[in-house]
Amino acid sequence: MKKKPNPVVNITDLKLYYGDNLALNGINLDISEKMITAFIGPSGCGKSTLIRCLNRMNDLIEGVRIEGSIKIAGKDIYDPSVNVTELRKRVGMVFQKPNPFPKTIYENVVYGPRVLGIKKKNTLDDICEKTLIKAALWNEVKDRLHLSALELSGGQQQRVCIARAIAMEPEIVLLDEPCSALDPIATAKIEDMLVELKKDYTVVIVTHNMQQAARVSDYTGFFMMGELVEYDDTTELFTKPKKQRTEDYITGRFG
Ligand SMILES: Nc1ncnc2c1ncn2[C@@H]1O[C@H](COP(=O)(O)OP(=O)(O)OP(=O)(O)O)[C@@H](O)[C@H]1O
Repeated sequence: MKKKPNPVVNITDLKLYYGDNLALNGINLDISEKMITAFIGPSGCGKSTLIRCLNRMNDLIEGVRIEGSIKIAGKDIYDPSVNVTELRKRVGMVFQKPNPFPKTIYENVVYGPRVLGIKKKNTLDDICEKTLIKAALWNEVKDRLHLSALELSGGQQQRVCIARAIAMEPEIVLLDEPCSALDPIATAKIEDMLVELKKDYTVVIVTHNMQQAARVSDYTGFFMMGELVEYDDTTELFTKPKKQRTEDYITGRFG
């Protein structure tokens, strides 16, 4: 597999079992810093399982066993010395269904910084504004920051969740099908925002929407049945796939 520039994540021979079921079978993949990397593939191929490995969310699932290694900035994140809370601060995550806390927009955004001990109102106000600007939500909510986040539209709620993740100043932002519950306009806003976000963050996105991967990502990995079939520059993968299975999938012959 061709080397990717500035890899910040190195995944080597990664296998993951749910009990006896092998869900990831020997994944080797590097993720480039400040780029958008997309994982695509048919349902059940292991995309979500892989993205959840990157901040050890799978630790919370009983019966999971992992072999191989994942290094972030050169350090194995499965090493017993790793502080998982600290890791999840560095590697933020946004889920499929928008899940803001039942609190105000402001409180959602400053939740993490407050937990980290930031108390000064001016500092929190500043974080809130800067973060909502990055999440492309500021203009829509600046006059109603103290409204419940649950009163926003689905797309706005998802941007609150993205703001909540980036308020922690992570290095990597993981998004697991972030637009699957959204309409095309809300989806387009999030896609534009992701392209802006990569100026500051490394972004990894799982999507079942191939057009979305083609529109926003720099690199795309195509998975099938727990294996990484092909991983390449996004344009290359969609226009000149090297593997027959990739071509069949992107041309809609199966999946
Ligand atoms: N918590 C779990 N316990 C047991 N098996 C699981 C669990 N989560 C996923 N699996 C299994 O692991 C395999 C990969 O699932 P995963 O959710 O990672 O795939 P996916 O590519 O993200 O699929 P989808 O697009 O449908 O979300 C599947 O066979 C699935 O049934």
